[in-house]
Amino acid sequence: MTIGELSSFVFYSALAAGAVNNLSDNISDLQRGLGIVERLFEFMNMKSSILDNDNPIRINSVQKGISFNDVTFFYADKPALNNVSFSIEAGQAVSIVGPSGSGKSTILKLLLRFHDPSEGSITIDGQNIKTIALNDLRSLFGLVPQDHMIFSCSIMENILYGKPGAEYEEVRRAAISAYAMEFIDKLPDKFDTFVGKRGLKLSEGQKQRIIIARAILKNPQVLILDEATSALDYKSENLVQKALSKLMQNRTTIIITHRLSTALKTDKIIVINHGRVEEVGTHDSLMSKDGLYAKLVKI
Ligand SMILES: Nc1ncnc2c1ncn2[C@@H]1O[C@H](COP(=O)(O)OP(=O)(O)OP(=O)(O)O)[C@@H](O)[C@H]1O
Repeated sequence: MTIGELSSFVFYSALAAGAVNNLSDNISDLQRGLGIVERLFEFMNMKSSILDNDNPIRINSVQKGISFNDVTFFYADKPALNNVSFSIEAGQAVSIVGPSGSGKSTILKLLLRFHDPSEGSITIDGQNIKTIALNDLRSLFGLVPQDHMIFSCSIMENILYGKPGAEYEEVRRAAISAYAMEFIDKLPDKFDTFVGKRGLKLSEGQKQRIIIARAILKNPQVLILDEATSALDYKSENLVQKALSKLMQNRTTIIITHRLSTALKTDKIIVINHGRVEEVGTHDSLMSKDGLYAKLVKI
């Protein structure tokens, strides 16, 4: 072998070794990718047990109200709600209060048809929600959840999630109503500021106001608030409360709350305990009854 042949051999064998090495890396990436795709397809092919009837009723508003009629519900075989009955008139604000694990979130899950009652029925304007088109039913509600759903994207996209395709001016008005514009205006990229996991860290109060702006943009028939227990500083709390009051105006509202100040402002308080409706009334009537609500208030 000449020196020239030897050096070409060494050079090409190094290239070949590198390529083979890359190939094995790529094959293992490919295998991992295929595994993930398989899981994605499995997920996409899952059938929900909650489906539309053959001829579902179409609705786009709540005219009279919502009623739970003797609703009983089991998770697997664990009872969560037992003969729950109450009604909410259109336009009313209602608080649901009760100890942890009493069944408050389950009530909301049944109302949004994430599960169907094991017994009894839930009606909107007298129609069993099982007969209403699922999309129409869920479109009636705007949810302000306890765990702030802020996505890893811009503030604009986070608010637009409430009404995809809304005009810039509409989004700006929603942000103003939610008292969010004052901090958005101070950011270098304003609405285009990237937030979430790898973006700007927002304070709890700021996140809440973005979520309220999202709900204002959606302008839902029924607002569902799952109030967070975490304490905000006085200024943020004040702004969040003001934004929420605006959102609740003239709107059917259901609030899961732990705050007396919120319950006080609502037309009706439903007290849930061990999956049953223990008391229903206004703050004053429940205080004079001196039952569970009065006890929770004292605590
Ligand atoms: N997915 C589930 N599977 C099984 N049991 C559940 C499930 N979700 C809730 N539960 C149980 O159902 C009961 C009612 O729970 P729910 O979440 O409705 O209570 P809650 O009043 O909203 O509580 P909290 O105030 O702590 O949020 C509890 O005993 C809970 O452990």
